[in-house]
Amino acid sequence: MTEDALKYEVLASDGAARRGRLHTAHGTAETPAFMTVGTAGTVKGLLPENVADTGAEIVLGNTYHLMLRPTAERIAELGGLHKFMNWNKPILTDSGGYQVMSLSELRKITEEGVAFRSHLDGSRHNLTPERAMDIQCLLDSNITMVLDECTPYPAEPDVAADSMRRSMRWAQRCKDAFIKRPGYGLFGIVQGSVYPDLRQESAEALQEIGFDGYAVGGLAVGEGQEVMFEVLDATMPHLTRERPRYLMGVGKPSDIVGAVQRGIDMFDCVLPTRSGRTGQGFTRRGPINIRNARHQADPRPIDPDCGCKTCSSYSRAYVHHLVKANEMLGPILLTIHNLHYYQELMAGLRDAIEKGELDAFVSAFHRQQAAGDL
Ligand SMILES: Nc1ccc2nc(N)nc(O)c2c1
Ligand SMILES: [Zn+2]
Repeated sequence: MTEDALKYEVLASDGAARRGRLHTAHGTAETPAFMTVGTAGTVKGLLPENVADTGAEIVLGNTYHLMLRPTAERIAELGGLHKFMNWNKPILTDSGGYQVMSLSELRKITEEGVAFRSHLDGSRHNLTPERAMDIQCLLDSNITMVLDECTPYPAEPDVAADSMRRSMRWAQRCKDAFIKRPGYGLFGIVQGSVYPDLRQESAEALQEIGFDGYAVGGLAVGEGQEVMFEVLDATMPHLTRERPRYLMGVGKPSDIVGAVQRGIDMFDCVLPTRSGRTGQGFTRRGPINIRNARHQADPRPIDPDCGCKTCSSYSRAYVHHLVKANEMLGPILLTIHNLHYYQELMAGLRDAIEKGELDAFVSAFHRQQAAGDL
């Protein structure tokens, strides 16, 4: 048995949910894990030590953004993305397919790959499966994602089938081009829109090729939580339990809880960081908008049950003041809190699975969220 390029072990399970550990060349990551989004080589507004302080272990970077600026070659010359951004724990990079379709102009998808113009300066670029592997290797990413097309939603079955089958051909080309190294892995991405037969076909095709992990793509594209869970219910039975499963772009806290119950091990989402910049704070009793006047004289922390730096030293009134005054520190304090909240949620889920008490944890989670802010 060849040594796993990326060792993953299941330490406990509770129903379909798993508590595991991922071993990479830059250290381990406990799962279920929430990966903090650091798209352009930074978790916006935070120093790496602040990010690590929240409990984060894996940071996510992005091929699309980094290939355009400062370029993968420049980052490689400077020692790779870990050194460049001073993050010495695991890094996962998305392959750019999703971002090209949502950010670039004049993009054209062919069998070869995606031709597009940069949203920064209009320069022309070609992203092929081979180039996507090359870029992520230059970045020295621990977990590389295949180049795929995130099928637009909604899509007719024949359109979804054509899109998925091209992504499966690209996945094979990625596997052929990927340079295997111990502690580094390549994940396939399941597509197939909302059609169970296409999701099964995609999951089976990827496992035929063989990957170190399997992502579920093509979701968190506006389909809503109910449809997302239906698609997961149709997809998860076809993914081997031996390897980690990663639900891309998800999600709000209740999305994550429901997906963990269905066997997802890894998540990433801009929600805690992006909403931190727009004044939204996540709490055990549901989200609050700190800009709301009701917080202006409130001496309590964002979440009285939270132990983060923000909640242990600053009041809602202070964060309200900073955000209303457009002070830099406002979004920084909220981002620290939100990421801490997400990591606490993941730690609670891991602990509950270990104890075989996931159902009780989930009921308490929903009860508290429904209680609403004090
Ligand atoms: N919702 C998302 C987010 C990121 C994605 N990245 C890739 N490569 N593919 C998808 O389908 C995604 C979906
Ligand atoms: Zn807090």
